[in-house]
Amino acid sequence: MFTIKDLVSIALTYLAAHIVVFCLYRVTLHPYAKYPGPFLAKFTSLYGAYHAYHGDIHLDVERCHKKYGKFVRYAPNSLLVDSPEGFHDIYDNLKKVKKAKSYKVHGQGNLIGIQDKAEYAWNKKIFQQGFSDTAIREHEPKVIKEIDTFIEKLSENETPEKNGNNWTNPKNMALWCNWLTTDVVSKVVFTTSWDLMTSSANRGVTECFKTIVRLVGILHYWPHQPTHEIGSLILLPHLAWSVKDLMKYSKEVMASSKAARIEDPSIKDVFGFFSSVKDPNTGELALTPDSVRRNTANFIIAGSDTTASSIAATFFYLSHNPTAYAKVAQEVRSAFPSVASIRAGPTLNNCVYLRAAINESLRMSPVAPQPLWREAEEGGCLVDGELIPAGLKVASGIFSLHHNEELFPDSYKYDIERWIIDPKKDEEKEKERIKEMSKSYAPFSAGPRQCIAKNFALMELMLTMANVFVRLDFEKVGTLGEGRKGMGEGREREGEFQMKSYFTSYMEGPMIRFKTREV
Ligand code: HEM
Repeated sequence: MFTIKDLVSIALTYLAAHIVVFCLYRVTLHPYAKYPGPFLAKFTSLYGAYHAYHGDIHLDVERCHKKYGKFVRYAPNSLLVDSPEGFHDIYDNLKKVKKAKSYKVHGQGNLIGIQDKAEYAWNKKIFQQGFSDTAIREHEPKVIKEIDTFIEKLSENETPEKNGNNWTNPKNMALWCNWLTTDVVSKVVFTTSWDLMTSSANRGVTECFKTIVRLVGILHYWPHQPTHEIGSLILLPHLAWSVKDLMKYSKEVMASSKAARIEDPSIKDVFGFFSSVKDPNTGELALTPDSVRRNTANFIIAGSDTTASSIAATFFYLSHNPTAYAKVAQEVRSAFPSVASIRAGPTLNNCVYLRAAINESLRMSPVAPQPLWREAEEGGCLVDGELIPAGLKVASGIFSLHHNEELFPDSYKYDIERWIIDPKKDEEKEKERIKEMSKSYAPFSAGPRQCIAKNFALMELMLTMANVFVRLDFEKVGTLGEGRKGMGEGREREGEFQMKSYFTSYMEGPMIRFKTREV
């Protein structure tokens, strides 16, 4: 007869044997056993979770490639590949590759997380209409109105007695850009917004979004996906609160959007479109109210911190690089004789230095710096010559791709000229060089699952910076956001904007002061 003590010791022995066999399998017979990588990562995805928690995963991925080479096993079932060929094999290939199961952490029914291809194709057809060229043209006046408020607020001089020469007091651009882009995207999606630029009452929204993307970034590495919700409540309660707050914020803004639409039925916005779009096959509403709610909330998060970090990075790098600043200023100010003339269109598109400055800022500081995990379909897929077996994960880090020295020589240097045709060189060769380089430039990712709102985001970025240059001068104050000695591996390069790599990136600063120009 077994005693309870015997039963417990049998159970513990069984468990220990199971763990030993499991670990031995992972380092011997597992298909990824042949690839090098950090020791802990061979056994558990918590290695990646640790770096996602600390927001330094982009630097760790880069460090791992330097140490272990092109292929790195970053979790038991996850392989990183650092080459342009590998990047395109993964992200251009919707036949053999799909989003990894870990995308479920973005929430049921969210476009970004849909794995099934037929379901994705059906949803994308609907959602991309919200950001089609026609829709973008309709959004433009709302964007411009918010940019006007942004410029007004940046021009405010709260302490004129302290600031000589008409310079304003310094503004923390990470915050101001977040308030701008959250106001823009909520106006475009819901017609109403939290008015973050003009009122401090709801600025908690930005902290909530930041916490959500941090949580999501960590949960992509949760070892047992079905338990991620309960696990995060137990182990990460200081981050998990954000989910409840997000629901609260999105319900509030949706309610006021509905009220506005009742008052004025002619209102056109993305939410109204999603709520009323019909399935062409059945004539029924295409999206359930729950799907509309989840996706519109997701669009606000996806569209705010990404664009905010991109604008903040552009402020950072232009304020640190006077020659680039002067070229952009000269170009934009001669292209647009008045504020009213700043519109999306050929004149804005022809501002090649402005576009180069934005490109280079997004190259240095890509806003999706975590590996975007994909999973091989049945039959597996080839990535840079290596066979990825079905069900296993594979990804490339955009930060590492953008710092490939062969493609982007002197890759930590902010150099807008790399995007411009050098008149002293052969024009055709220069065009070819830029074309080749652009293939490895992917701040919006690449292929069929790249950013759905890329053109909208670029319009917002170009319009914002064009307005800033026409209406203001700006310069940096202090060093907030900059790399410096003692900040740790990968964070010591002066002149480089430091970011926290959550699912999307978060920055601090730069502190910028402004002077109004006569236009
Ligand atoms: C500079 C600004 C932006 C950047 C750099 C950016 C970047 C990205 C990237 C890299 C992805 C791929 C994510 C993945 O594979 O997991 C993505 C997807 C997405 N983005 Fe953006 N984004 C920006 C702005 C926006 C805006 C303004 C919106 C909406 C208002 C938006 C909505 C989305 C959505 C819905 C997806 C999911 C698409 C899918 O899974 O097919 N993004 N974005």
